[in-house]
Amino acid sequence: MKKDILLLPGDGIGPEIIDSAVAILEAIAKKFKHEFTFKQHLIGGAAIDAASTPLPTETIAAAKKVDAVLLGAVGGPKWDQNPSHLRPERGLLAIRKALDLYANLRPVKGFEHLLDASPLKPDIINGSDLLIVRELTGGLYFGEPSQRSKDGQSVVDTLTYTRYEMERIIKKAFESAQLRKQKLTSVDKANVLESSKLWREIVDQQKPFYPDVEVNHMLVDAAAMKLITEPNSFDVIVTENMFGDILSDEASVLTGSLGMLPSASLAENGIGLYEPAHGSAPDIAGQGIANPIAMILSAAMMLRYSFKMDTEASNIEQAVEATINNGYYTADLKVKTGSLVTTKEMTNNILRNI
Ligand SMILES: NC(=O)c1ccc[n+]([C@@H]2O[C@H](COP(=O)([O-])OP(=O)(O)OC[C@H]3O[C@@H](n4cnc5c(N)ncnc54)[C@H](O)[C@@H]3O)[C@@H](O)[C@H]2O)c1
Ligand SMILES: CC(C)[C@H](C(=O)O)[C@@H](O)C(=O)O
Ligand SMILES: [Mg+2]
Repeated sequence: MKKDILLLPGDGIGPEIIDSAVAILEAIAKKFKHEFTFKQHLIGGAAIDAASTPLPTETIAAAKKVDAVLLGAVGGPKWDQNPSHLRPERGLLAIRKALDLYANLRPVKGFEHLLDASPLKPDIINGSDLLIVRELTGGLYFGEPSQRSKDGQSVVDTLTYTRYEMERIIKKAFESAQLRKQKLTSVDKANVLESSKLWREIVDQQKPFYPDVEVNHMLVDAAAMKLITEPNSFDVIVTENMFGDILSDEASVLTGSLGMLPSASLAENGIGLYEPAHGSAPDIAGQGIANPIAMILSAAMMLRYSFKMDTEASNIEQAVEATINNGYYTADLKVKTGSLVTTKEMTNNILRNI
């Protein structure tokens, strides 16, 4: 099959890990006789430096033309003092909104060989395998107004959601649960927030349409605790934008590192953008030591969701697992034994297992 892929490397470790994903995709194309073509555009700090905007119009136009988008990461201290419209993160939020990428799927799967990389007890995290379904285009991230008062003495951020926005992500989560272990945990703050009360109502309204799915509601504070004390009690978690952001970084502890967590950001019309859950890791950028696995597994998600290439996606996932089982690890994974490798070496080891 012929597929056009847009690369948005972004900032920090973004370009380093995008290179890894491209190498893996080229190997897959060769093995399965596909033709993948890559175009590259600017986003984030790199775009601010080159074009004075975190999301050039050419980038959105290109994203709308291709079969899928792969994004590295955006942001870094260089732009931290910029006014908010010139922050790299604005570019990321803007492309999610422009492409209506409402459904962010963040699978969290621990590898047995990395049990000791987590500060959590091995018997608690062994076998952890869950999916966070995060709403990605609404909530506090996008509500207006979001500003300081003229005198600087007060501030407002706004949390808005329409019923439609909640309904579509909740349906997506029910469907995801049907394809997994048929267990859905809806996470909210319904003891305080009006938005969460509507969210809960919609979950209960949708429940009868998915009789095979067992559903429970959980408050976000308790969910944060349970996620690391009883991770195996979860299958699919569905939640709004900011809760999902926070819970997914927390859940990465189950896998040993944030550098292990891939994600897919999907629109209703089939457009997909694939990005690791982590950021640009400015503390290690440029050193060639970043963990490329979250990015590589995001590329596997692209094959599965956007290109319907299940065998190819599984090939990548198995190659990653085999490499980990062979004892290779990057510096972020605090394992006690094995071979410490760079980004390139990890990528080459995974390539050997493709
Ligand atoms: N999707 C994105 O582009 C995205 C996501 C999160 C944060 N950010 C941005 O990234 C910048 C840095 O944010 P932060 O430091 O809070 O979060 P971060 O995710 O970049 O880093 C947190 C910690 O995890 C480590 N880490 C993350 N990914 C890693 C990888 N692949 N390999 C090895 N170690 C890894 C980092 O070195 C750091 O110690 C900020 O500007 C933030 O806004 C961007
Ligand atoms: C960089 C930031 C805007 C982004 C988010 O909060 O969505 C990131 O943390 C993520 O998880 O993708
Ligand atoms: Mg985040």
